[in-house]
Amino acid sequence: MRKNIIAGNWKMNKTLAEATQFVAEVKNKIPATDQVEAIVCAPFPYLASLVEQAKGSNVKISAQNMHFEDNGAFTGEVSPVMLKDIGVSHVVLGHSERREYFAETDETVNKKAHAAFNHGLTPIICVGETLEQREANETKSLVGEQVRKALEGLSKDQVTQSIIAYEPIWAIGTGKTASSEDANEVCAHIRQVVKELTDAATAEAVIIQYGGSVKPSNVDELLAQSDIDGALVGGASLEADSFLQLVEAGAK
Ligand SMILES: O=C(CO)COP(=O)(O)O
Repeated sequence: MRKNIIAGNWKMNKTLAEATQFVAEVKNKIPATDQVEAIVCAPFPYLASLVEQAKGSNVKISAQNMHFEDNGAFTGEVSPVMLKDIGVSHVVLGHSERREYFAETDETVNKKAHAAFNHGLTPIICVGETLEQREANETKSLVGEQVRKALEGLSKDQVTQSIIAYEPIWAIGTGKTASSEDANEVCAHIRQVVKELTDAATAEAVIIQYGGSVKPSNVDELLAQSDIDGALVGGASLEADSFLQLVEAGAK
């Protein structure tokens, strides 16, 4: 049985004091079971100190983005080498907000996925459709294409280790969740695409999260679905209590 991975994506929120307080509150309360993994995706300036703070606990620390190059003249960017150097384990790639506001494309997501593996970071690769695309019945073809492009050229081993997050854009921060059946249908389609790209064992192993207005009141139903293996959570991951409830749901 696949485990659940609950990742809290704080986006551009919290002061250092608030970030530190959060990790202090949650780090000894993560259920000690292999069934669940807890990840905090924090803003760049806090990563190094949160990694130190989380040492010896079951909380992993992730970045929310990175550049694909190791170093160079890319003012304002952060490289995979830097993230690895400070002990970050995961990196969110291709979040819809990066795609919409910062010109992220399937091609750069793919370059970043390769760069992540080249430096021992685990990518959390985000895909998802807009409301217009859903209404035009394009969800599966669009999401399938995003997955194909993001994973292009990765080995089966690397695909197995990747985390894919299905986040319908219309459900992000809107309070609208995809019904658990609809979310599961798209996650199952993603698994099918992974199978076509690799093989049945890889598709069976890959972790596929759902994201979009996940909260303690709807997480159980989502995680009960056959192809949903955790959640990428924005708003409801900002409070320690609520994050812990989500992680506990993942441990069931
Ligand atoms: O974008 C998201 C996580 O990456 C989802 O955000 P919300 O949980 O706030 O809808």
